[in-house]
Amino acid sequence: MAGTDNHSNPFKIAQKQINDCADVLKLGQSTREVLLRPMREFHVNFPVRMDDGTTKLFQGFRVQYNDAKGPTKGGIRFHPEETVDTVRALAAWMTWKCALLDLPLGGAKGGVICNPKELSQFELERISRSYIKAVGAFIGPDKDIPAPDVYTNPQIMAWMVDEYSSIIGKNQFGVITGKPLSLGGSPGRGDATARGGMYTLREAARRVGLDLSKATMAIQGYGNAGSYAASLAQSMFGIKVVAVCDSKGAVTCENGICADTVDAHKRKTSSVLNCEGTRNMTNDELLALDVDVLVLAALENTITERNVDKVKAKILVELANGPTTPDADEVLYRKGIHVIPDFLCNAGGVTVSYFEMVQNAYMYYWDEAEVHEKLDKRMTKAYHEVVELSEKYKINMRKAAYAVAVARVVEAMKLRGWV
Ligand SMILES: NC(=O)C1=CN([C@@H]2O[C@H](COP(=O)(O)OP(=O)(O)OC[C@H]3O[C@@H](n4cnc5c(N)ncnc54)[C@H](OP(=O)(O)O)[C@@H]3O)[C@@H](O)[C@H]2O)C=CC1
Ligand SMILES: O=C(O)CCC(=O)C(=O)O
Repeated sequence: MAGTDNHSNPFKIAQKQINDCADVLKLGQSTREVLLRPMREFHVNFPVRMDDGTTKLFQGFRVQYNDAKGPTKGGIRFHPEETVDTVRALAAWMTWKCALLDLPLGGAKGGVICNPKELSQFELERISRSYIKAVGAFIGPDKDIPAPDVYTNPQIMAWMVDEYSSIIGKNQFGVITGKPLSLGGSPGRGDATARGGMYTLREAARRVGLDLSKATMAIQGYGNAGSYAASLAQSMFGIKVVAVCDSKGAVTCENGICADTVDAHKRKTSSVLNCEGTRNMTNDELLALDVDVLVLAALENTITERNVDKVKAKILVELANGPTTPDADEVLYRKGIHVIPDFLCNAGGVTVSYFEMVQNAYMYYWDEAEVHEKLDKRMTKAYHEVVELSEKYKINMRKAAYAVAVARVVEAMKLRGWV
């Protein structure tokens, strides 16, 4: 999560990445300044009645970073260590993500400082509804459209849609995506982040000449993104997943871990630790394993100067947002590790969210196969745009992704007369 120094503060990192990109694109000072700061942000404090009868004050944020290309879009995170700088960084990365995938959307992100693991379902529902009461005036299907992120899920999105609909006096399912299917959710949104990442992994493996059916994989983070990555890597490519971890620790088995067994174990015990047929290890040991593919699916600042030398994987799949610091990025590039950068790799989530918005607007729903096909097409195209620029100008994959995305945002800003 957010640190206070320039090396680990996610927003300082995001700003450094923007400045580096502005140098590559030779952008003028005024354009650079617009890109370096959020367009607007909301800080809200709201009281919530707890189950024991007391009232607790919670703090939340919604940052709308840049809407040059369309209404802003991005998830809501519930986390005890949430900070406004983390939310600002995530909102900036959403802006580049939507532009890279050519979605008619800008970027935003939200967060509430709370620990869902210590809350009852009723408390979680009241926090979700109160947050929407606090930011409701500033969101909307053609303004800013939230979605799930870390420690939020389709049930929380359903409460939020219901609250928003009460505020405006009519059903408005299109205000939020990542909803349950029966409330206007899209088929395929559940595993979209991981699936999109797997499409980019397939293309990357072809590029570097790695046979995925013989490859090994380790996965850091075992929530929505990480757990679907495990099952999809096995079902789509026959990859052997040899280690997985969550916030409590890691498990490994060199003969391969069955994703279904880990899923069942985690549902029962809330952790992957002590899963049958595996042995426990530390999360640091997992990151240093000699595997072909390392998937990062937890939080920011996982691969840093401190541990980058230990990474042995050939391909780094960044399903998390901001998992690699700029210093570590340079080392990975020099080591020849093929990084599929976060806002390319994890863009499957927002892409299917955009499909959900389209389906909500038309009140006509596609089947899952159609969603997969459309997602594959967009992810594959974006991957090739980035890798070709990276090879042509001999810059790392993240810098190439920035160049493609930021150029699109700047074009929109220019056409609108902002810069
Ligand atoms: N959901 C989505 O659609 C999208 C998510 N992302 C990004 O993917 C990442 C994961 O999100 P998502 O899967 O949705 O979140 P979830 O809340 O579903 O899962 C988060 C996972 O990360 C684990 N975790 C948390 N801290 C650590 C740690 N210090 N070390 C190891 N594991 C840890 C959690 O462990 P535990 O279970 O023990 O709490 C949990 O397994 C985030 O960066 C998110 O922003 C990006 C695009 C879209
Ligand atoms: O689905 C969405 O709108 C956003 C998902 C998200 O928060 C992300 O991509 O980081």
